[in-house]
Amino acid sequence: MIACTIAGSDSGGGAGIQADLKTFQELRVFGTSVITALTAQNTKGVHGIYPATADFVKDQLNAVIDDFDLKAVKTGMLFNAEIVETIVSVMESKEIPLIVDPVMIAKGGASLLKEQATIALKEKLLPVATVCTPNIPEAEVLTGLTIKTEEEIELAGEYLLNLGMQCVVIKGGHLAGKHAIDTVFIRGEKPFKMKTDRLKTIHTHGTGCTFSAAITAEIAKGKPLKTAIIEAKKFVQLAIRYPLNIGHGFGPTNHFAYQEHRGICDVQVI
Ligand SMILES: Nc1ncnc2c1ncn2[C@@H]1O[C@H](COP(=O)(O)OP(=O)(O)OP(=O)(O)O)[C@@H](O)[C@H]1O
Ligand SMILES: Cc1ncc(CO)c(N)n1
Repeated sequence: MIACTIAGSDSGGGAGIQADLKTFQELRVFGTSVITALTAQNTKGVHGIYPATADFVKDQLNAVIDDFDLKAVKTGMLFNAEIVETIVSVMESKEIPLIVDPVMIAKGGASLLKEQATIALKEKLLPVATVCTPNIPEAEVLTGLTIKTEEEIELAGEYLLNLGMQCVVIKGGHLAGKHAIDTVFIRGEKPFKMKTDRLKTIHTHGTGCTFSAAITAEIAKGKPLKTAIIEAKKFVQLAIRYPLNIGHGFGPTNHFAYQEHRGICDVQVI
């Protein structure tokens, strides 16, 4: 099975292209990549960004699509509106499932998506997406809503589904509480929640990339949406639960954990 990630490079290896390819590999999917930007980054922050031209993003994507039978494609850091529009122009005519992680701001606060690009992402990319995985601040930007309560999560989910996607996963990592709860909206189905313990850790660099890459890998393997999302939640939960304790800041998650600790992760589906 072959998947592709369209994202930024994280020199620190915990997020972006690197997190995506490691996740694909651990889930036994062959990973290809389209790099939108190079970041000089480590666990302490983003120290520089060097974007690719939109034309070169297109060259990479066409090179991959022309040669491989891609079963799923994901996007992460897209940086500017030209890159977003280029991806739309290639992907809109393809029947390949597209998972959009609407990456906007790195955990340290650096902007990974320009303001104009946010508009392009919402108005052009999301309508051709299959799945979108916003965290709470991203869902707030995309919907214009303030999201604090269950009802507001429901409203945000419905709003985003109405943009044309098949599925929206609103991640609860940024909320308070004893549990980390993600809410999943699949078109035509009753929404459900995935609940795990909220783990006390600073090693959460790249959690969102890892989660969306795991969804992409499971979809590439042909799993139905709901099964793919639940398995991906197990993958990211184990990756957070067994940190590598490397770097001097917010460390990466552990992509080896899923294979090493298989089967011992409880994700409550409610
Ligand atoms: N402390 C935690 N304990 C357990 N699960 C967590 C924790 N933090 C995040 N998660 C889970 O990790 C996944 C990614 O969520 P999160 O909200 O951290 O994404 P994100 O903010 O987009 O990440 P990124 O910083 O990579 O962009 C979700 O399934 C979320 O519930
Ligand atoms: C390249 C890149 N993509 C995504 C994120 C968000 O975690 C990051 N920090 N860096």
